[in-house]
Amino acid sequence: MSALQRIRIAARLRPRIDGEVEDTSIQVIHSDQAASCISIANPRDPTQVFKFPFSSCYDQSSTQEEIFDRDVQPLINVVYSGVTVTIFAYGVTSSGKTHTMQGSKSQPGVIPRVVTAMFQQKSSLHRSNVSLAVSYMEIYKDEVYDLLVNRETAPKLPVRENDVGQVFVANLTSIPINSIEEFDAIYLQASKHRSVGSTNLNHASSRSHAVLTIEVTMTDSSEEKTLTGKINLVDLAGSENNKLTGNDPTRMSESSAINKSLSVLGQVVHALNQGASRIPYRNSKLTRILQDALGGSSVGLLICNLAPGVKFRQDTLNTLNFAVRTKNVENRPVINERNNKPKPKPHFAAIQPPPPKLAPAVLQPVSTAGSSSGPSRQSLVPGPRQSLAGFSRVPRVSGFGIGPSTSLPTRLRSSGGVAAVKEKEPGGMQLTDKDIDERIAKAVEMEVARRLEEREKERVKDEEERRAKEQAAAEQEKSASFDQRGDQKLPPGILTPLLRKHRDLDDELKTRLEELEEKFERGNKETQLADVLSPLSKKKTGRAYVALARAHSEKGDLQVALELYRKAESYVPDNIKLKERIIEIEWAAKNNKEFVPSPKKVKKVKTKKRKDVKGVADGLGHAQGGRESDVFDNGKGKRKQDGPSFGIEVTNSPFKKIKTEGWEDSIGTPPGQYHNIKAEGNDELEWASARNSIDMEDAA
Ligand SMILES: Nc1ncnc2c1ncn2[C@@H]1O[C@H](COP(=O)(O)OP(=O)(O)OP(=O)(O)O)[C@@H](O)[C@H]1O
Repeated sequence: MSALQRIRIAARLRPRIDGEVEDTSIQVIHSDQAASCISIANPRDPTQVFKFPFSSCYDQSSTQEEIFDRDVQPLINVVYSGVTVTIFAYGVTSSGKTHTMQGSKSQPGVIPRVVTAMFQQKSSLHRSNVSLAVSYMEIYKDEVYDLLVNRETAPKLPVRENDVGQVFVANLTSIPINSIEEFDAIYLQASKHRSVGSTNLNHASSRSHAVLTIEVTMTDSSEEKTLTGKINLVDLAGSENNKLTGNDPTRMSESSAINKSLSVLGQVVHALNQGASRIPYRNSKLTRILQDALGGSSVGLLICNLAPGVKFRQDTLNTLNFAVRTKNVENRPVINERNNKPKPKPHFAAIQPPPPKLAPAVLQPVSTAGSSSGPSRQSLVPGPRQSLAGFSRVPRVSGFGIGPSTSLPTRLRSSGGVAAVKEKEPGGMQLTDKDIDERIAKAVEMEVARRLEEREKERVKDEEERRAKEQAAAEQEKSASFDQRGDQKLPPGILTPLLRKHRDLDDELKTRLEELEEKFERGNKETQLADVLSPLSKKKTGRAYVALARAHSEKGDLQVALELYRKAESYVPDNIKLKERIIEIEWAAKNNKEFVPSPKKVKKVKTKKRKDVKGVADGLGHAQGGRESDVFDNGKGKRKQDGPSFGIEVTNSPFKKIKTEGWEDSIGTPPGQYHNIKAEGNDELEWASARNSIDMEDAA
């Protein structure tokens, strides 16, 4: 088992800065006998003093160098052993976090010193291939931004988890660095991208949490293995008391995001201390990104920055309380080692059986046990086969910063051949041949059972698919037969109840409907007949009907005449004269009036001389009582009619303007409306139509 390591705490009290009043409410006490501590008077009872002992306490006179040498430098070796180290500066706004982490040119902080140390370490190594790379991001208002790209166009970066549960920031830039100068240039530029604002407490207050990662990749001379170490340097934004900062609305919203994420950080630490089953890492991007450092697999150092004076006393107490809780968080650091050789394909017999479905608790992440008092978690991490500086050497994807590597964390290596079976033995015990034989036999048994189960599943699936298909086909058939039924006639009598219901239906309406139906049927039949005839036959048939109709009309049998005229119309539908005749008879029949047919027109007379046709005009006997037609040749080979044509009685007949009265006429004019019949006129079109009519009459 890899060793559990608690997060190391260092507290640093910054000196007074301009305008701050000198007081001794917060002090650093060094003692040869006991651990150094921070002493602070109880805000409610000044006679009472709280003492917070930490492994490292730095007073106001402490230097950047001291802090680095004592607490940071030793971690460089850890990084080079392939472990992830996280150092984060925590404290109220203006307590000196950025000063500690970044520092200034004259007082370089942790970051530049770490980079220098990393390059120094690199040059002292005799490995064939060691490379360093840097990535830098900020979490601003709970969104992650890449500080190594143009800030204006920097997209929000997603925080993801790879398939082995490692959290990483997707698409984060990682730039290889070959010298301190290269780093300085990159860092200087990137720092300008960081969100900084002025508040009453700090003219250059960080408005975001910044995470700088230096990654070292080491490949040995045989190139069989690669070690990856990382150091994450986190400059947290400070918790803010808006009364003190005098924040404007923009600062307030930043402040609220900062305070919220720090509050989640506190909750995570608290949950870890309590050994809670659910740690609220996901409640903020900050804790999600710091997941590996808090109860994860990295080595942690928390630098608590404290601001002096009564003004900050409550904030200092809060910071110290957080530090005390964090002190109890235990990590289980692992060495991130990747085997570059492709693994031999394991024999199926050596494959570990799948984990039982009802035992998810066994698959808890790598042990991230809480305090010694809290319940520690069960881990599947194998015993250390090789140990370096107290860390287990296991392939591991390191956490945030640069994207996930391809190595698998041990906790998910559920298969891996016989060698893997051996590896799984707690304490690294070797198995005897008998053990191996037994395991192989068991594995074979399980494999056979698994395959049988798989086949059975497939069979059931096929059966289900077949049934589904059959059902679909049956349903289709059913719906088709239903559709067919829809085409069939309604069974007799089905409408009877409906008709009974509407007994009060207007009789007149019923009669009218019947008439219309009849008309439609008749028209339909004639139209069908007419359709198959040649134009000449149509005309002849039409003439024949007209002749018959005329004969009936003369006898006063108007209904029959009307029928015959309508039949004639089916054969010569464009004949306007015929239409007029039908309307004329319809009107007479409807109004019980005597029908006075127009006189039979005389045959074409070729003489230019006007001819009186009276008495001879109507060869069919229609002249009696009718008006004579005046027909003459206009001298251009065309006949002109004079006055009302074709015997239509203009003065007494309704044809000039007929108002339909309570009935619909045969050309569809609705009741109560007028339709005009152009009884007068002498244009060629009318003439041609009239000619047609005359021809038919003549033929008859
Ligand atoms: N140890 C120190 N020695 C000298 N000056 C310091 C020290 N610590 C902090 N300061 C000064 O105090 C001021 C505030 O420090 P700094 O900006 O580092 O605070 P901070 O905690 O990062 O604040 P914020 O959270 O608002 O970003 C700065 O002017 C800084 O130079």
